[in-house]
Amino acid sequence: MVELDARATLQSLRATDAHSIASKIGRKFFVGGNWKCNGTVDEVKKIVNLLNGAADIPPKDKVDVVISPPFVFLSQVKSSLRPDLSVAAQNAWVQKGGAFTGEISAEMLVNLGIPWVILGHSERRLLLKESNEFVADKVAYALSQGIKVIACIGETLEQRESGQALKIIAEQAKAIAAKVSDWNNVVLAYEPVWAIGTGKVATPAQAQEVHADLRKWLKTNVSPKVAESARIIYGGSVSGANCVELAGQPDVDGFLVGGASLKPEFTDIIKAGLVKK
Ligand SMILES: O=C(CO)COP(=O)(O)O
Repeated sequence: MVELDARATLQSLRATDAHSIASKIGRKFFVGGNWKCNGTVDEVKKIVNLLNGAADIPPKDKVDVVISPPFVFLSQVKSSLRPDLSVAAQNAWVQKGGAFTGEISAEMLVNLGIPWVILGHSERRLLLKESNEFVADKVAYALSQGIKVIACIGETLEQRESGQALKIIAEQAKAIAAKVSDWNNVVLAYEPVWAIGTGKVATPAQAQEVHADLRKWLKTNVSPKVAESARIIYGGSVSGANCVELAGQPDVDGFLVGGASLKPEFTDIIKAGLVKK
């Protein structure tokens, strides 16, 4: 018991050190709410009202909050959401707009004043067969237009079980890194596919292990400076119940939240950023 207590104290001290290092080098906690293909005009009103009325959302200098509704609701959300919260699209076309039926271009997002876009989500990689190179080209194009990118990577259950998780994640990161020259406008989202929408959240230790490995990868393959400053956020069954423990991991700089971002508990997940000193 005493030993367990001592270990817990040591762990929390280590985490506190890591947190103060993280905040000194400016890795501000980041929480994205990915609504995916959900919502109606009335539901959007309800969620926006809930967020607008939440008095205890930490100030913008502590936590970045970015809400990502489907394209058709972007203007509604942008014009009704409180100004300290930001907005992201869930996708953008890979090049300048034109004869690409059904697509939305980065230029259109700029025109609407949408500052962020989610790219490379596993649902698009797997269901719509977006390759590492295609995702990387989208990242490069969005950045070239001045849009900030939440770039998603992550392994499937099969890949994890066959011991390939890190190899797959490194390949995805490598394709993106090859096209990114300025990492200030990129947030990397580690979203293990087996944890998305399944209720099977990665344990804090599993998330920390991959995030630390990714940071090491960035150090070797991009630069020590980018490794220190790039925000790596976790996504996959994040909820009000598990967010504080996950946020307590030194290399977890925030979350990309799916299902729970449509519920009142989303504000608790945002507040989890306060565990970072
Ligand atoms: O895919 C996700 C966010 O982009 C995670 O979804 P869930 O939080 O619903 O598992």
